[in-house]
Parts: sequence; structure tokens; C-alpha cells
Amino acid sequence: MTWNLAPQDVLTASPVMPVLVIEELEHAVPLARALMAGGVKVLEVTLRTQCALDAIRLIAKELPDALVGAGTVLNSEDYQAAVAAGAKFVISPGMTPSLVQAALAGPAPLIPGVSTLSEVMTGMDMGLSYFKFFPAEASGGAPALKAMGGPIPQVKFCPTGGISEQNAASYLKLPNVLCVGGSWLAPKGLIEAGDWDGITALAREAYSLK
Ligand SMILES: O=C(O)C(=O)C[C@H](O)[C@H](O)COP(=O)(O)O
Repeated sequence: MTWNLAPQDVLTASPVMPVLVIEELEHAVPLARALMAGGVKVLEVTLRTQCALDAIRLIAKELPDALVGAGTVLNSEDYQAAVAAGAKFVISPGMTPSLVQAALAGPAPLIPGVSTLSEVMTGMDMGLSYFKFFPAEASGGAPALKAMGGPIPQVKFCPTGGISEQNAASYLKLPNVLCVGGSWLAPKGLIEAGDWDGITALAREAYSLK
């Protein structure tokens, strides 16, 4: 494994990882800055929009202290494009052998998405121990993750999908959860309104969760 950053360092940097959907490139830096002002250190920019790769490039250049990664990485081409843009880590909603193989060649750590024990075991066979649990709420939520921690306590997760300020704490108290991810920290309405103070306030509230 030739990763220049350990996945556990990504998942332990902040109790919450904002999942960002950036529609306008001009929002990228103020949004990242607003979240960081609220205490967030790790940002996941999803590759769901036209400007996502440029947004990663810009955040990496303008805010060198931000741990910026790419989300919605679906295959090895996405992985390479994300790394070329400056993503320091890569997150996927799922896990395929070809994506894991591409990522194991480095340089950025991959945190793939899983929702069953069999997927976790497949990832473990390929040398992985850190996963996104996605879609968390729809896959059984905190009780499911707690149950997985019985047979495989050594594997750690970032649950994402349906998590909000209301239920984040039920995940964060589990010993196999290092952080939670979610889009609730960067709502479309606040981004479009340029309400960066509102986003800082959401981040600050979330940061006090753990
Ligand atoms: O795009 C990815 O890489 C994903 O895995 C999906 C995101 O993490 C979820 O869409 C966030 O879910 P919500 O917080 O419920 O909006």
C-alpha cells in the first residue's frame, strides 16, 4: 500500500465530515473557509458537479491547511482525476475490486463505502480496515454498526447517509465510529445565499458533538 496519508488520520481529524455538492466554483473557497472557521478540518467534495475537480484544485491551493478529499468516486478513472486535482483522500459510496486495486497503487488513501459484513470482509481481504458505512440510516443505522463491532471491532467506520445533528451522537458514541459524514453541514440554500456565517454556525454546532 503506497498511501501518503493514513485513512485513520483522515477519519480522526474531525468528528464530522461535511459532504459538499459545489455547483459554482466561486462557492468553493468561501464554503471551505466557513466550515473551517467552525472547526472542521476535513472536507469531502463530491464529484457530482461539473466544477467538482476544479473546486478540489482551488481549495487545495488556497487553503493548504484543509484536508480536502473527493467523494462520489466511482471507478479508477475518477480516482486518478481526483488525485490529479489534489484530493488528499478519496471516498466512494461503494467498493469495487478495480477501484480498490487502483487506489492501492496510491498515492491517496481510499475509504470505500460498505453496508454489509460481507463487503467489509472483502475489503479486509484487500488490506483495508477503514470504511464509509453508506447509506447509514437506510442500512440499519447505529444498531447495525454496533452489531458489526461484535465480530470485527478492529474495523472502523465513517457512517454517512441520513445523518444529521439529531442522530449524529448515537453513531459517535460507538467505539467503531471515528467520525460521521453528511451534507447537513452545507445546505444548498445557505450556499446559494452565500450565508457563510450560517454555515460556520452549523459546523460549530456539529463540532461540539464529540
Ligand atoms: O457521494 C458519495 O460519495 C456518497 O457516499 C454519498 C454521500 O455521502 C451522501 O449523499 C450524503 O448523504 P446525506 O448526508 O444524507 O445527504
